[in-house]
Amino acid sequence: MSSWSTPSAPGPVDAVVALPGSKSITARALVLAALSDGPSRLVRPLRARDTDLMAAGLRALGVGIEVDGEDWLVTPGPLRAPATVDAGLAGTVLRFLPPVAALADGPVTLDGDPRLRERPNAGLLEGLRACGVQVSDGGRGRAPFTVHGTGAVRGGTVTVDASESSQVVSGLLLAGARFTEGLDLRLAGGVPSMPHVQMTVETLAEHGVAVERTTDGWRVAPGPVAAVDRVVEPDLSNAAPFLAAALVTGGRVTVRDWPARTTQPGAQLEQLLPAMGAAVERTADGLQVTGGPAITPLRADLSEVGELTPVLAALCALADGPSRLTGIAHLRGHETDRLQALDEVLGAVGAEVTQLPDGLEITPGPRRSAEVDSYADHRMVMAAAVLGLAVPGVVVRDPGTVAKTLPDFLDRWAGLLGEHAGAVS
Ligand SMILES: O=C(O)C1=C[C@@H](OP(=O)(O)O)[C@@H](O)[C@H](O)C1
Ligand SMILES: C=C(OP(=O)(O)O)C(=O)O
Repeated sequence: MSSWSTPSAPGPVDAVVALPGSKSITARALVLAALSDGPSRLVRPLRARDTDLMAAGLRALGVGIEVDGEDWLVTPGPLRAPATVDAGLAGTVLRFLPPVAALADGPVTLDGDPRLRERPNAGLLEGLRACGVQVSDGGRGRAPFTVHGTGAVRGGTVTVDASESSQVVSGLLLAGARFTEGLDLRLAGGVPSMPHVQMTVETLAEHGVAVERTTDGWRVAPGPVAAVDRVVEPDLSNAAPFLAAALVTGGRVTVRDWPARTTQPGAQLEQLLPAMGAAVERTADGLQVTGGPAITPLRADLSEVGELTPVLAALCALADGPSRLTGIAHLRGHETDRLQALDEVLGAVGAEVTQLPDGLEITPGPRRSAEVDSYADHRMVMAAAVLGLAVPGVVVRDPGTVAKTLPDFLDRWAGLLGEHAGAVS
């Protein structure tokens, strides 16, 4: 296992960065292309561990996915079983593929990394059962489990618990049009990450699926899914560490091709970073963020944008006062228990951290160098990189874990800082 000595900032950064495609859009585009009524092209999808696993899982189910330069050509076909799917540590694969597998004509077993087996999935598996699908999970509500496809799924009215992950809703809605009775999904409680559900709903509509909001959920009419060629937007959650560098160094960073309108939760950086003292402007190049003389502490409910928490929490540890981040209890079921991991990492570099039932209080303290784990979590590597800009001597163990969504993050980070790249040993 290697370690990465994260680079300190040589001075204010001044950079324009172009980022690869959105993980979440790529995942939805792949699933809907696989379920659609003809071949389609995905232009510049994200190529990273999570999306490559999604493509491999769909291929295992009989979908044709060919690489054509930077694009993917997707050719749907009859969904085949028996099959096994490796979900790695990808929540999107864990929650989006079982409803697709249920449409196949035999058993499909899904498993993944050790930590995947701890990620909550009872809401999805119960939802599938309520749709008439037989699932064997040994009563665990987690991977590994087998979905026993029969070639058709009844669907209809189902009530699901999506309080631990919005992906439960997205997974069922994505396949819902292919269920015999469609899907009338009702929520048993709250749901985090609502922009991601909205992303699912809008993507379905773009594929010609009739989907509507109901009083307590969403209804998807049964019917065909139209094939759509799609250009994938840049990943705005992966923009977070780069834009954060502008705040930490008092510099300026522009992320190219920032979409004019998007359902990506990363869009909320345009409001969150100004709340932390940055100036934000849309220029001809993209979104430009300029850091101020200090980082303003943040008090925010991050339930809609949980993905942004690690990088925002790193900024909070470098701010000029205490911050309070709430609405993020579900982060305990992410790649790692992110509230615990952030407590450990921010604490290691000198901040005082208190875990709340649904969040974190972060009070910056005297900074000190530290060697920290990556917790198999790409966003913890990015958070440590942000800390390392201001705290000399931050070393991250197993930085390769960042390949989950941004395999060349270390090179890109070096590019942001010019020649002052960190060393991997
Ligand atoms: O649907 C999606 O693409 C995602 C939804 C969110 O999941 P949770 O609702 O489980 O947080 C988010 O954190 C994840 O990174 C991607
Ligand atoms: C929570 C995340 O991923 P996943 O899709 O595996 O849930 C994330 O990328 O921050």
